[in-house]
Amino acid sequence: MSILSIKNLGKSYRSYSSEWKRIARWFGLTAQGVDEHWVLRHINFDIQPGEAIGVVGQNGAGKSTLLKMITGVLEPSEGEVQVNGRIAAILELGMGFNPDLTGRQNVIHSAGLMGYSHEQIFRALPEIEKFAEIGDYFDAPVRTYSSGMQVRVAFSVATAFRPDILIVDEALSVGDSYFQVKCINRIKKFLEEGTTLFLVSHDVGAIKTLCQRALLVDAGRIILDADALSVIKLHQSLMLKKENDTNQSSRIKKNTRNISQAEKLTDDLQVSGDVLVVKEAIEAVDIRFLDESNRPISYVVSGQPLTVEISVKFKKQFHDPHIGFGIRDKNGLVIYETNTYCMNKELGAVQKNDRVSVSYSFDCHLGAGDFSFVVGVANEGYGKGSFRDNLYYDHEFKVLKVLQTGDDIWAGFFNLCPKLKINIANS
Ligand SMILES: Nc1ncnc2c1ncn2[C@@H]1O[C@H](COP(=O)(O)OP(=O)(O)OP(=O)(O)O)[C@@H](O)[C@H]1O
Repeated sequence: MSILSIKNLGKSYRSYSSEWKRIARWFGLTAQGVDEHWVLRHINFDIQPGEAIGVVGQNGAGKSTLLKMITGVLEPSEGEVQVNGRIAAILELGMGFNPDLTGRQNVIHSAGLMGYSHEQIFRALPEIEKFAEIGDYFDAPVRTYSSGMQVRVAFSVATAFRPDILIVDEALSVGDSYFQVKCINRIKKFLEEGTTLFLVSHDVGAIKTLCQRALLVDAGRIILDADALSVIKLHQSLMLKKENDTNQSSRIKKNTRNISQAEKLTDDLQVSGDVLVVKEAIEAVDIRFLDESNRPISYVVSGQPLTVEISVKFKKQFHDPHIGFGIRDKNGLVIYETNTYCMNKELGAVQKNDRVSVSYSFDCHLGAGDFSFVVGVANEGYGKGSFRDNLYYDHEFKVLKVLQTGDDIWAGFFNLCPKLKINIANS
């Protein structure tokens, strides 16, 4: 049996052209000038016990609305939510906390609302206080807390007892990385013990780490319900597409820059599987891994020299193209990323049919394992690594195997090759 079942769920808000129309509605009178706006509609999915589901989507897509309806904070306008278990939820920051009460008082109140007895709460209080690690602030009014402190207390109380379903909305992205790791470890432990997780986050790394399945919400609909990696790839591609569209429309509006017709991008951006490509801009992209004698290789021994060579054939003229690459581990976490713009290098203008190749050479100090290489091509960099036009992006262009010999034993993602000094004094 599903632990959570969502059937044809929807939420709409009404806006009224005048206050009179709103009041007329209270008395059940129908009136003209009422605008019904659906922010979420036709949502259907089932979650099995023990599943970990991520929810991604752009700002305003409807993710928080969905969670609020599942947790009963919002009344659905249509459809139904069936929950077969005890829910613990960490929704918007500070939601449910009384700012004039202390952390301790809020914890007692929140745990009471979650259905725990006085005895259970008082037994758990020392552990909740210890996990939050906010010192004397635990007995100060919540209005004096930083946002990070509020999350610490909210997470500690919500997870003081293992729930059947844990719902987390963005809470992990607030606060310091030390506490984030603590939270992720607690969630992992719950997952091992059978808790079902529903996690909304803009931090795709957290979703990749914790979830097998994910939902992509776009403009109030679920447009993809699949394995977490596929959903994240489509989400990232759509974000790049949105960035392109925004940049183009702001150019058209301002019309202050004289972008030549050759560079003007039409609505020809294609997203398929792992790859996002502007068809009219890029003919072909290739990547090769080379050793120090420029021989192609498919694996490298950790610490040995590696050259990553990327070649791009352009289909039309661009005045400021850039080429970059990224390395991800098997969970999709970004290990490293750079591009010619971020390295303050210019390729110069390219013409139709130009084939450009760039090489990044370095000693590859990655730990043993398979690493996938991301390739990106863009035009006109600005700010701290943004681009006006994203022309090409492949999330998983090629995989490189890194082997570790037994000469030097270390653990982790990356060998920092520390210099070791030993002093022994005997006085
Ligand atoms: N009380 C409300 N009245 C009218 N519209 C609302 C109300 N609350 C939310 N909305 C609208 O519903 C849509 C979905 O909002 P929601 O907060 O669920 O998005 P989200 O995906 O969680 O966004 P974000 O990632 O920015 O938190 C938005 O367009 C928002 O403006």
